[in-house]
Amino acid sequence: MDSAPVYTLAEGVPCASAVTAQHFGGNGIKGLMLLQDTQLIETLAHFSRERIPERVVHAQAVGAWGEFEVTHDISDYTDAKFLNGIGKKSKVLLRISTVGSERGGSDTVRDVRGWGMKIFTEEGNHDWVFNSIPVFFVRDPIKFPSLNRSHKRHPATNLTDPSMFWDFHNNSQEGIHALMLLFSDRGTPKSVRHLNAYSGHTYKLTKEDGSFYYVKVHIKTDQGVQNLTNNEAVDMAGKNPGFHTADLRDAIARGDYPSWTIYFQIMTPEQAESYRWNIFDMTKIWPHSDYPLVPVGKLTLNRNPSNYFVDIEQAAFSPSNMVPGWAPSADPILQARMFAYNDAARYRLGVNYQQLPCNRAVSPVYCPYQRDGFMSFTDNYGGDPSYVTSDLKSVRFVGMTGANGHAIGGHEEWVGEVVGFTSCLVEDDFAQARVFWDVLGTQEGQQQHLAYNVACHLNGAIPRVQAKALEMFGRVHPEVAVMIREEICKI
Ligand code: HEM
Repeated sequence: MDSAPVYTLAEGVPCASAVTAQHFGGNGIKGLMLLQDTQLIETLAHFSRERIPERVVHAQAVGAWGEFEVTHDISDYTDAKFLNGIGKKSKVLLRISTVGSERGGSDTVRDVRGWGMKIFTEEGNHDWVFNSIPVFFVRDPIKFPSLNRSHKRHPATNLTDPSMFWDFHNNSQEGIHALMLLFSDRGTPKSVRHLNAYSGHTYKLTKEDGSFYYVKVHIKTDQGVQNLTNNEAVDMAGKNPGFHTADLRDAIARGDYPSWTIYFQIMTPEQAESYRWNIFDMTKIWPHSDYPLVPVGKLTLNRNPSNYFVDIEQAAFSPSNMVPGWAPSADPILQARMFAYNDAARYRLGVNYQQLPCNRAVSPVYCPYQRDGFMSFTDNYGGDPSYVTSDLKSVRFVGMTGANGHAIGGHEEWVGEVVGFTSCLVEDDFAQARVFWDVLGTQEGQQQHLAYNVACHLNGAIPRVQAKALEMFGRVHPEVAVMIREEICKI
């Protein structure tokens, strides 16, 4: 079979057998092996390193590729390009998880299902990291680690522990709505094709003119919500722990692509101020009777991962991945999450995790101020300046500053204003340098030394860089620049 791949070691060297090890002392079973047996050593060494840290929550999952399609015009609310243009499609990676179990846990256990969805847009990656219930157990982010530990294993017994579970919830009763959803049959979905997902959080839809709307996202299954009973779920957990994984995989493989309809609930800032529920409290929904569902688009899953580890285990989702036209609200849980996910990904996958194929943006990425680090797979920006504000290579800056969605007036005072800030250079920034120059003037030859020392170094710079440096020294005192220039001329 000519088309069969030639077996090699990891650095490409062909090897005649994958099952032969070098034994000392001729044929026959003897256990003395050789350090020179690269194949054996590499095979054993790689095996010991096959595991990466599993996610501290949401470790067990199933995932697939698909597409998001805009079906309705919502251009009045947001400029986000992936949400504009009926018929527009964006590639999607979706990972649906249980929360509490370790990797390998049964698919049908009673739990919330996580919904990690990466939308590969023309403006960069946009992630929706949602849950299968519309409210959450806590509204204070500091409680999140405790919430999860109470659902996981007892530190002494290493068993899940109902006392621990209920002890936490008894003392955090703000989560009662979430708790009741969890203990309804929605806590044991029939399959991942039959569940809904919700942003839970309030986000912002923003426009370039500075206007914005608050939004909650609802993702509703077109297969219909279907659940298992408690007994069915327990039974299935024993019989077929990978039930949901197989169900999704099989459905996609036979072309029965599952789909979901995406809706927004939309609220104006003025409405938020007088609404009976605090819109930043994640334990509360907005009843549909107050804010009806506005149809937006459709999600379809149509491709199984060709390799689970590469596509799903290495995927990294974060609520902080958001494109222009979308912004965070002042929900404290969301604010905490904006830090936690990228931090987790750096720990779990390494600092260059955004370069992995499953996470890599389809739009151009130019981020030369984040470079090097373990496992850089790109050209690492070649010789482009690694520092900001360089004249040596021009970079175009577009879009809003870091205060995306926070830039305007009255309502922000109600929330608490956030602004994007970069300090400006003022004349006073040169005052202390000028005093230092004067101090040097009181010490024999010291101003001259400084001018000479600068000249020796600056002389090596290209002319336009030299000119700008001299201009800067001139702002300390014109004579500094004059003296340096004279010294350069002498070199
Ligand atoms: C303060 C609150 C929260 C914190 C600190 C937090 C933190 C985390 C962390 C550290 C992970 C693992 C990430 C990784 O290793 O890649 C994770 C996963 C996840 N979280 Fe949260 N979380 C919080 C609340 C929530 C809420 C409210 C939701 C849903 C609305 C949610 C949905 C998810 C999902 C879906 C995943 C799995 C993502 C994936 O498939 O990789 N989390 N969370």
